[in-house]
Amino acid sequence: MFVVGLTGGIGSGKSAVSRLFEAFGVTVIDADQVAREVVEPGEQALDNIAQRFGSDILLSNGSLDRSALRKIVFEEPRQRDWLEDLLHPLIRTRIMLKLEQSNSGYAMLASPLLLETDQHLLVNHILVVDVDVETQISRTVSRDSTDEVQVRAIIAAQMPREERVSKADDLIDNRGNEEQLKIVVEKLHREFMKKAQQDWENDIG
Ligand SMILES: CC(C)(COP(=O)(O)OP(=O)(O)OC[C@H]1O[C@@H](n2cnc3c(N)ncnc32)[C@H](O)[C@@H]1O)[C@@H](O)C(=O)NCCC(=O)NCCS
Ligand SMILES: Nc1ncnc2c1ncn2[C@@H]1O[C@H](COP(=O)(O)OP(=O)(O)OP(=O)(O)O)[C@@H](O)[C@H]1O
Repeated sequence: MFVVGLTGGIGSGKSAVSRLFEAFGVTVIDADQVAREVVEPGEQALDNIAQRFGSDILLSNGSLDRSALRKIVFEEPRQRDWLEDLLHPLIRTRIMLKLEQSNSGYAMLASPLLLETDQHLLVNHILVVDVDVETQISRTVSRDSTDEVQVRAIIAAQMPREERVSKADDLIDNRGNEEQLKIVVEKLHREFMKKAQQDWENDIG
């Protein structure tokens, strides 16, 4: 299976790009979504989190208070390390299962931490979606209930933009509008279909 890894910093447009690839029938596995699944009520990891941070970290319906945990982990790197040590192996295992089940021409793994973790070892090709930091901040603040200080803390916890861009096999500049994005994605989809086909032909000899 040919797998494209899609990454970019917070608010760069991974979800917007993913939706466009999905519209072409590509199976997209979203690491943020998987990260939510591994802490659903009934999962061992949620109990571990409640033991460490106290039951105040749960909402009245028993689910994780994500904005409370977000505040803690982006203010205290030690707590973020603990959370990542708990969740990243679970996230990786679940991603691998989903990749095995995927049956589109090629699959895509969309992850903010593709290059920061060993998730990049699961992909054949790296696609980076990129905007300047000011655009990351303004788009994230208008999307989420968060403020600039917190978004800057999250950006600081991620790979610097230049380093991420230097690792890209393909780069999407998402400073334009969504119509422009659609045109770029359509072209990339055609290229990825070709690469997946070549990959398959090489495999069968
Ligand atoms: C801290 C949590 C509870 C905040 O949840 P919330 O619903 O507010 O945000 P969400 O999960 O949708 O993430 C939003 C964005 O934050 C950034 N982000 C999330 N976790 C991290 C991290 N560990 N390091 C750097 N950036 C991160 C990413 O850009 C992500 O797209 C959550 O992000 C989490 O559990 N993070 C640890 C797991 C993880 O590393 N997930 C990233 C995918 S592997
Ligand atoms: N080209 C664009 N023009 C205008 N707004 C955009 C564009 N691309 C994305 N957006 C908007 O910017 C915000 C951030 O985009 P998106 O949610 O796709 O980012 P992301 O990389 O998935 O973020 P995160 O890392 O937090 O998951 C969203 O509200 C989205 O609708």
